[in-house]
This record gives sequence, C-alpha cells and structure tokens, in this order.
Amino acid sequence: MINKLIQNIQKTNAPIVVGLDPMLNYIPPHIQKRAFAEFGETLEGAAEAIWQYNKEIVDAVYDLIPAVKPQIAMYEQFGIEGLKAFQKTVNYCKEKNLVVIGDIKRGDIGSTSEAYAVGHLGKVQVGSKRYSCFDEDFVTVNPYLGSDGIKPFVDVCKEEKKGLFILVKTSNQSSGEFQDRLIDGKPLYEHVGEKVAKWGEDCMGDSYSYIGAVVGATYPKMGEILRKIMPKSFILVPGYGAQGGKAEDLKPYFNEDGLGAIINSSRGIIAAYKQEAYKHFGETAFADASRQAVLDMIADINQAIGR
Ligand SMILES: O=C(O)c1cc(=O)[nH]c(=O)n1[C@@H]1O[C@H](COP(=O)(O)O)[C@@H](O)[C@H]1O
Repeated sequence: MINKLIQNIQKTNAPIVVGLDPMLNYIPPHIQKRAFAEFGETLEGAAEAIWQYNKEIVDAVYDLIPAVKPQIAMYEQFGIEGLKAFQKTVNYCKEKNLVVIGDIKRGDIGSTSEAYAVGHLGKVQVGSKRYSCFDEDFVTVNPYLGSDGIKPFVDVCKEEKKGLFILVKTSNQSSGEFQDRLIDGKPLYEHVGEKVAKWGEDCMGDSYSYIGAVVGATYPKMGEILRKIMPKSFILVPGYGAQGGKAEDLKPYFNEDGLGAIINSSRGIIAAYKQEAYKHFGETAFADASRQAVLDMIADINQAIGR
C-alpha cells in the first residue's frame, strides 16, 4: 500500500491528504434538513447527513488528491450509525482509488492490539470464513505501550500489504508534556522515532517502509530532526491550516527525492466554505469551496517545498 500511496502522490503531484472529520456543525443546513426529513433528528439522521456531506466532498476532490484520512471519533460519537457512515466513507473512497488512512489512534497490550489490527486492517475469522471489516489501507497507532503493542499491527500489515502511521511528535499544544521529556539526554520523541525506523526496517515497499510516523506541522524543528532519524519512513504531517502549521516550514519533512511526507488538512478543506476566502461559494456549493481549498493547498505546499 505504501507503493500505491507514492504512485498516487506522483500521479496527482499533491503530497497532501484530506481529513474527513465531519462535525455536524460543519455540515451545511440543507444537507442536515434533508437527512432529518428522512430519518428525524436521530443518530441515523446525523449519520446520513455525515455520509451525504462526505460523498459530495469526495466527489469534488478525489481526482486532485492521493489519500483521505477519516477520523473515527467524528463518526463513533454517533454510535453504531456513525460507524456505518465511517464504513461507507472508507468503501466509497477506495472505489475512487484513494488511499484511506483510518485515523483510529489505537494501541494496547498485544492480544488487544491484535484485535484492533484484525478489525481495521486484516480479516477476522468466523468459523471457516474470514471477513474484512473496516478494511482501511493504513491506520494511526499510539506507541505508548511499547513494542508488543505495535507488533500485532506490523504483523497484519505484512500479511495484508497495508501500513501504519505511528504517533511520534503530535501537533497539539501539550504534546511536549511527555513527548519532549529527556531520557538519557534525548527527548522521548527521538527515542520513539528511532523505534519507528527500526520497526520499519524489514517492512520495505519499493523505496519507503510501510511503517510510517506522525509528526505535527506545528513543530518543524523537530520534524527536521525526525526526518533524519527515520529516513525510510513516510511522515504523516497534521496541523497545517486550522492548527497554524505553515507551508514554508514543511520542506524539512521531505527527503531529497521530494517524497517522504504527506500533509493533512481536515477543517481547512471540508469546512472551507465557512472561511472568509471561500465564503463567496455559499453553503450549497460547499464542495466547490473544498475543491478550491485543495487546489490552493497543493499550490501552497508545492511552492514551499520547491516541487
Ligand atoms: O494522527 C493524526 O492524524 C493527528 C495527529 C496529531 O498530532 N495532530 C492531529 O491533529 N491529528 C489529526 O489530524 C486532524 C487535524 O485536523 P485539522 O486541524 O482540522 O486539520 C485531526 O483529525 C486530528 O485528530
């Protein structure tokens, strides 16, 4: 799957990923009204609104981008109905040839991680049959439990030719509370970066490992260091746009081959129609606003990294 991600990036010339994080208050009123008219103000109604919103955005941008990143909490908050919308979104994006990064941020003791890995990347055994469930291409994983919590994910990736993005240095304000703590003279995120590089060594695609890392756009100096610590790992970079990450800071996240990083924007794309620059599209043309925001993001990043 890492090879497909790279092919898609090269085909679109767009090292970006659109985050599908559909909060109800981003969904234009006409879509909510239609969904509520059919299902009432219910969890089903909310899930239908999410699905219709996502579908229209994906239809408007899929030809411009290599990948999407649905964030599962935004669906899970609506219970089973929300998870059905998550599943429908994953399936639809795959039909559109997009690489799907399930942002699930899981990680537990080995046996439990195995169940997460099977449910999201692998196949679950039922009697003599095996079923794919959520079936994303990559998932995000939290490494706090250490190697035995990561190994089941890596094993399923090897079997299924899928991949991981492991949290190394997150984009949020408090990420330094633990991640920047010095251990043996080195910050914790560097120790985790070294582990990611190690875990990825025997998981190579054609040019990059399918064991990648997450490093926030909001900490570019650390991004530069981590790029060198994990030369073969793809870096998923959230925090551009809504969280203040700037394109001009992102060059160090890339390798000399112009690859190695993929920049995420969620609210900045899916709720573009609410921003001053795109307000003229209006609520009903929200997906056109998202398309324009994607075009602007690609130009912004390519210019900054000299692509
Ligand atoms: O793993 C992630 O994707 C992630 C890691 C991180 O360090 N920071 C971060 O913002 N994210 C996710 O990236 C997305 C950022 O959304 P926007 O700030 O709206 O672009 C959300 O889905 C976050 O959950």
